Amino acid sequence: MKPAPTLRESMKRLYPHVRPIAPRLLLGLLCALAASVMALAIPQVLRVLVNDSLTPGGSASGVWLAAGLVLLLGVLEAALIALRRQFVIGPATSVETGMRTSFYRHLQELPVEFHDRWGSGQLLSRAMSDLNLMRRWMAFGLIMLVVTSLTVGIGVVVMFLTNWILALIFLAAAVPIMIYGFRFRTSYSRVSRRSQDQAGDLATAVEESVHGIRVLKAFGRSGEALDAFNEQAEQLRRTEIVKAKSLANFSLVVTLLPELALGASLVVGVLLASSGQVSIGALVAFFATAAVVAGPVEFIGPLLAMTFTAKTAIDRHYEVMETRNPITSPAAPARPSEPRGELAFEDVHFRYPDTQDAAGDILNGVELRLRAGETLALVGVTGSGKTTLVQLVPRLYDVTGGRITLDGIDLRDFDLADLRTLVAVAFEDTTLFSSSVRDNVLMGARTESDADAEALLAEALEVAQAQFVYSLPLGADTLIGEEGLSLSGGQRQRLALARAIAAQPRVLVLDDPLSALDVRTEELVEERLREVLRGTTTLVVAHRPSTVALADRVALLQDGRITDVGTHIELLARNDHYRYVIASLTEEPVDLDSGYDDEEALA
Ligand SMILES: Nc1ncnc2c1ncn2[C@@H]1O[C@H](COP(=O)(O)OP(=O)(O)OP(=O)(O)O)[C@@H](O)[C@H]1O
Repeated sequence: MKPAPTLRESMKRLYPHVRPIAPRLLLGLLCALAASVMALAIPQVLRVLVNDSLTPGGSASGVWLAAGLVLLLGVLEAALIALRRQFVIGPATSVETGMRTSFYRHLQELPVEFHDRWGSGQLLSRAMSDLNLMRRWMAFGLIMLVVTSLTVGIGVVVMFLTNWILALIFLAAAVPIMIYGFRFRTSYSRVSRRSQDQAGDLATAVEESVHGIRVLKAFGRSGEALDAFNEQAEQLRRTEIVKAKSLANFSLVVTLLPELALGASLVVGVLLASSGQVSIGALVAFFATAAVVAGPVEFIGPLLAMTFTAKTAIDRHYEVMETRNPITSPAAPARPSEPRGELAFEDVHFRYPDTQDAAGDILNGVELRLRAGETLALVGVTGSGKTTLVQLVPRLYDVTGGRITLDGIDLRDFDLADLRTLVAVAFEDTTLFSSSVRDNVLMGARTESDADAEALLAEALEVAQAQFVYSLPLGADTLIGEEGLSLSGGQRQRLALARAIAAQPRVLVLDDPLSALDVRTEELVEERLREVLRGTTTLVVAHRPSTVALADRVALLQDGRITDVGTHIELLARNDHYRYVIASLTEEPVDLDSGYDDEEALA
């Protein structure tokens, strides 16, 4: 495993984002520094006031002057603090937005295999709360850490100039604080990472239960889901307490030690003043400066905590951003002038990254050729790898051996965007986006004018037998998806099918897109599909004999290979396994793990 980056390494990653706003951050820093100087100047005014005006015979006008000066310095300090906010808040928010957008873009680019591995809540918390933490640190934590350190530094120098003995006593407190600070850094960073990871897992749990709310309710498992959630929430609470205790202990040390040192300096200071080694004015200035310095010193604990939390947030952000996408376009992509749609699988091997070695390849030497314009049904028992095979065509995953070609060109030699224009997919598990029916259906369509788009929409809806759209409250403008109107499974499937048709691809991949339709509707869809699919190469995963009927030929997937290809009638006549699969399709789906005991009986 890669060692965790150091604080410097983590912060350096922000540089490209911070560079454009660096001038404004610098101005913000200067304002904050000037505000601190104002605060530190007030004790010096007090020194002059005590030494010159508050002594017997001192001038009264000096008191007024000093009071005016203190007021002016106070007003200036407040104005500079407001100015600092003005300078940094806007740019820091832009950095946050920019980083969030690139994060989203990167998520879109990352392969399906990445999304298989990562919980959605983890990605959500990285996109939202981690970047929020980072922005707050940049706009406030970073600047205040620099200002606080400088204020303490300048304050200590002023204290040394005022009286070095008293300053030395005060400074003695810094040694244990620094030692404790190192321990705090390690322990706080660790617990902060744990807390942010656990918050991500908790978000995944919320997301999962919201998505699965129907199943949870139907099976009466809401109580169990709540218990599991409670357990995770409790873990996070415990981590947060450890985090808060760690910060509280550090803050105690940082607050208490300077106070103790100040007490000791007070005793020594009074002794020095009584022996005339230090003036009363200098003593007052020393303690007023110490009071100004003590504030930032106490503030260092929360600021360091904020810095370590921001570091964790940045690390978590870059863990995703630095994940490379192996499925990319080549430098010089191939562009067939007139794509015909001839699809060929040549000795295709595939295994998922988490497939056990002992399990062997899921696809183990697939050989299959689809002629241009042909419709081929893929049939096999449950778990035989049909979905896996069709997902290779739009390169949702890449083959691990062999190759797939379109018109003789390896899919990996196409520009990805071009390939995904040539290939359209409709899955059984349909996803609709929070948008209008029109936007959902025309997602992959390329039309010149609004009239073309309308005509295409009407045709796609008609072929997919999705005329129900016209009776929705706003017709094709009705908002659907998560934030819109809920549709039935069959309605969703018909829209997904219409979406694939409207894309007018050369190769259409249908992963059992008709499973939720009633037999009559399926017949109608098939009839129309047969007409519009003429000329489109179609690979359709069939779970029902009626879907098989749509195809010119059928391919049988068995043990990771295509073991037979022919028409439905031919395969029925000559292939035992095909008869077994077709028989099982008519009945309940057969699980691969259930074995083939019934196969002989059917043969
Ligand atoms: N994302 C994944 N990661 C790891 N293994 C997977 C993944 N998706 C599927 N598998 C495994 O790959 C094998 C083939 O699955 P696939 O979904 O391709 O089968 P199928 O023939 O389409 O099944 P069904 O008819 O039930 O839809 C199964 O053993 C499954 O457990």
